[in-house]
Amino acid sequence: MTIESEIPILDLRRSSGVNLEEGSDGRKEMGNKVREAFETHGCFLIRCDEIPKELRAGLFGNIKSLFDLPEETKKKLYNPKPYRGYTSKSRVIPHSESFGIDNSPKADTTLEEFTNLMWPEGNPTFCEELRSMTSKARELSVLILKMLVESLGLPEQYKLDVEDLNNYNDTRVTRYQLPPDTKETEIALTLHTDKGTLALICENDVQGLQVLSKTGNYVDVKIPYDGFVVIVGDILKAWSNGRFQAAPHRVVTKGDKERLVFVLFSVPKQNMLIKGPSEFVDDDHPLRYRSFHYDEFVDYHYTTSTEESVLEKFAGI
Ligand SMILES: O=C(O)CCC(=O)C(=O)O
Ligand SMILES: [Fe+2]
Repeated sequence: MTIESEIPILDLRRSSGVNLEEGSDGRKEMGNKVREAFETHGCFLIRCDEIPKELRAGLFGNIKSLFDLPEETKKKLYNPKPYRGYTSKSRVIPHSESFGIDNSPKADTTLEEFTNLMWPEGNPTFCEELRSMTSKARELSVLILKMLVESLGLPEQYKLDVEDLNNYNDTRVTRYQLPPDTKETEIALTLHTDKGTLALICENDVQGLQVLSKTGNYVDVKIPYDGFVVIVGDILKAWSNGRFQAAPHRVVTKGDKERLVFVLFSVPKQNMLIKGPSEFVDDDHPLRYRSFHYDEFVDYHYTTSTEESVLEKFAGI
């Protein structure tokens, strides 16, 4: 096991004097760090001002209450789309249960519909916590992608492109089972890459995420209490013609405290053709992927249930 400090920590806190205003030196410097981390590791950790302690404590307390609801209630969140809705002990995640809640940046009504479905009398506090966390994570993912475009020196028009790459959000909350008495550890989520553009993950105080480094070592990820881990998904890898790494990761549980996570996946706009800037392609970097649509890619992944090099198999040239 290598040391976790291999994964860079980027401090975005205004309270530590960081200025991320457009055009500022601070923003340029941060953009370069984001780019380097995506090129080298496919992920990084951030610390930010956006998650007050109370929000985090309240959110994870309510996520626990959510998973403690009766199974029949939880099953009410049904969604025919792959990996959405309520899933429990499925083929992909045998040792966890999870809610995939679709919500678009324009309207957060789905979060209210969700909490009303789980608690017919309503749960406005939890709804507000989910909404707040989702919108903070969304703003951060847009900022990260914009800083990336600036750091790459790409024309301004690509800022619209990254907005489309980050058009739709899937909020996911997951509870992992504890390892059985007979075992000390359990692989609760098998090694995979995320299929969307970016994932921002925050955890309760129970660790378990591991990223597979380029050198083939599993690196424990300790997500800062006031931040997220940001992971590049296959869509951003394809858009960058393979310049950014989609970090393979898994979850291993141990000990006697349950791991809970909140994840925000950013997903491309429906019908957006994933076709990266021509600036990424030259004689030394020939085009690696054909253009494609996100939904087709997710369907391919779901129906083939393949996890290894899925982007290469689906769209590789
Ligand atoms: O629990 C975690 O930290 C990782 C979750 C994850 O990788 C996923 O939901 O795709
Ligand atoms: Fe993941």
